[in-house]
Amino acid sequence: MTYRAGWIHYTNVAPILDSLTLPLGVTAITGVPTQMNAALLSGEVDIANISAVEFIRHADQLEALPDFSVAVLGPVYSVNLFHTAPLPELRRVALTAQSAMSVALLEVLLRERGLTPTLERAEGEAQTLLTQGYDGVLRIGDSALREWYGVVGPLTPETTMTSLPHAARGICVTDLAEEWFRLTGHPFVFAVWAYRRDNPPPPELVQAMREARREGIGYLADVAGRHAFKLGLPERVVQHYLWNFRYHLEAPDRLGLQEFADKAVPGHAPLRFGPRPGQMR
Ligand SMILES: C=C(O[C@@H]1C=C(C(=O)O)C=C[C@H]1O)C(=O)O
Repeated sequence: MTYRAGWIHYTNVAPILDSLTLPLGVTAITGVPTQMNAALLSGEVDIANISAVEFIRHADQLEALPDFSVAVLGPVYSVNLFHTAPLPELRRVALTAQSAMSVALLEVLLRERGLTPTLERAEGEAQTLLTQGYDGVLRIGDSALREWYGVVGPLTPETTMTSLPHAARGICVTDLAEEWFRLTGHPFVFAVWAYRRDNPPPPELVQAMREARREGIGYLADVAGRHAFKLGLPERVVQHYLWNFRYHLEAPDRLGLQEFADKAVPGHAPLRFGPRPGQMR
C-alpha cells in the first residue's frame, strides 16, 4: 500500500527535503501549512510537517517523529509582525490564512501583554496592507523573510542579521520567535512531523529523511545558494536564516513546545512522540 506524505516546502525545510529521495511506495504532495494541516487531519496524507499547534490540538490522535522539528532559539526572521504603531497601541492586525502556528503564537503573546487588537484575515503584502487601514500585519514563510529584508536590509559589512535595525521607513518588524524567547527563555517549535498514531511512517522513510537532513545540513551553503537565487536574497542572508534553525527536536525544543502547548491549548492531551532512533516501541 502507498504511504502518502504532505510537505510544507518553505525554504526553512529545504535542508531536510531538498535531498530527500522517497523510498518505493511513498508519494508526496506539497502545500502551505494550513493546507498540510488539513490534509493530515482529513486523511488525505499519512504524514506531514504540520504547524505544531495543530499537533497539540489533535494530540489525542497524533504522534510526532521524536527527532524532527522546525524550531529556533531567538529570532526566526520569517514569522514577523510588521507594524506602524507601537505594540501597545495596535488596533487592527491582518493575519495570514497560510499559518495556524503564527496566529496562535501571536494570540499568546498579545494575551501575555494584555493587548486586544482586532485580528482579521487579509492576504497581500505587508507594506501594502499597512497603507489600507491595518496598523499590524502578520506574515510567515518565504514572503515574510523577503519582506523583512526589504524593510530592514541591506546587510552591510558593519551589520549582522541580529544587529540590523528592525525598524525602517516607519515600519517596525517584531519577530514573534524572538518575543517568545524573551518571554520564556525557550526555543519555539513551529513544526513537527506528525502522523496518526495507528499509521506510523515506514522506517525506510524516516531513515531517508535522516539521511537527507544530514546531507542538507552538511552542504548548507549549497542549499542556501540555490534558494537565495529563487528568493532574490543575498546568499549569506539565506545561509544565516537556515543555519539558525533547530531541526532535531532536542530536549530544549520539547520544553518550549510543552510550554507553548500549556499556554495556547489548555487541557490538551499529552503530547506523544514515536520511538527515538534505535529505541524499541
Ligand atoms: C518558521 C516558519 O515555519 C513554518 C511555519 C508554520 C506555521 O506558521 O504554521 C508551519 C511550518 C513551519 O515550517 C516559517 O515558515 O516562517
